[in-house]
Amino acid sequence: MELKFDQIKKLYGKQAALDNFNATLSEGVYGLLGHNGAGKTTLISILIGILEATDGRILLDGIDVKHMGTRYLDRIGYLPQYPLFYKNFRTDEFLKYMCALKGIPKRQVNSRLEEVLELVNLTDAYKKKVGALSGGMRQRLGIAQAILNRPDILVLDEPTAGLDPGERIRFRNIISRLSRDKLVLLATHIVPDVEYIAKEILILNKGKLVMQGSPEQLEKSVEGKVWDIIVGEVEVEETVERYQVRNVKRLDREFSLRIVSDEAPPGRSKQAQPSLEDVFLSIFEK
Ligand SMILES: Nc1ncnc2c1ncn2[C@@H]1O[C@H](COP(=O)(O)OP(=O)(O)OP(=O)(O)O)[C@@H](O)[C@H]1O
Repeated sequence: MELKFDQIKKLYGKQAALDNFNATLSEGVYGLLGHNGAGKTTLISILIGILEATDGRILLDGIDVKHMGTRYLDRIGYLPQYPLFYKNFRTDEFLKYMCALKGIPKRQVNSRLEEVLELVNLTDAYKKKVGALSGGMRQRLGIAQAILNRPDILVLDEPTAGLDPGERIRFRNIISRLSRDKLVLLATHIVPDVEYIAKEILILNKGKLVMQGSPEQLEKSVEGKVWDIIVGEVEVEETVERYQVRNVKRLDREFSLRIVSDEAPPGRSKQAQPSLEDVFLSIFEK
């Protein structure tokens, strides 16, 4: 499978929310990283067909998706940024309702429910009211409805917002498992959400794709520029003003700061192993 964004542009009035976005994706997890307002939801809305691009095309295996109609939509699963659930529905009722909306034949409904609930570890919540599910369980139910139609493109918009660390890890594992035979596009501004599971990361800034590559390739871009330095209390503020500081940790009497800088900062500094957070910082704090 090949999904190609070809010169996608979206204007809201005169403001470009997306500016000539080009990318070619296939199976696996893609992390779409960017701060609030970077253009992630706009891109996703165009991808799933609820918003029209001002210019450009999306091609699936070489065919403009505009000409594919429901044949294209049938291949997509989508979890919105703020999913709204009918809290009085039971889990099974909600999923049956979603099956009806997606046009899944009645005779397949029960087996599909079983299949998706197992994939998201919610089999035990089959008869629970949606309103009684925890935040994490509800997000997993969101994934379950998105994969009912067995999509080969799964689109998730900020799926881990509000989840506790345990649920975040569980969520990541589910996504990783699902991506074996699917393209998963996961939009987020939280780096660890995609750091360990994404095959590739696409970094969006002000509507522009500023970087694309595997986490390792991206980390290479800041190799030799990441430093750990130790400073005294009086120097902390000055260092924060002067450098891109990612982290400040209090030691006994001093402070350890993580810095991204082309040159070695003065004082007691040593080079550190770059991470994706450092890449993110180097792009956005310029
Ligand atoms: N309907 C709209 N009308 C005008 N401007 C809009 C509209 N929707 C989005 N924008 C603007 O387009 C830009 C991109 O917004 P978008 O929601 O795509 O970003 P995002 O990366 O998804 O951010 P967030 O995580 O906050 O949703 C922002 O500057 C936003 O203010």
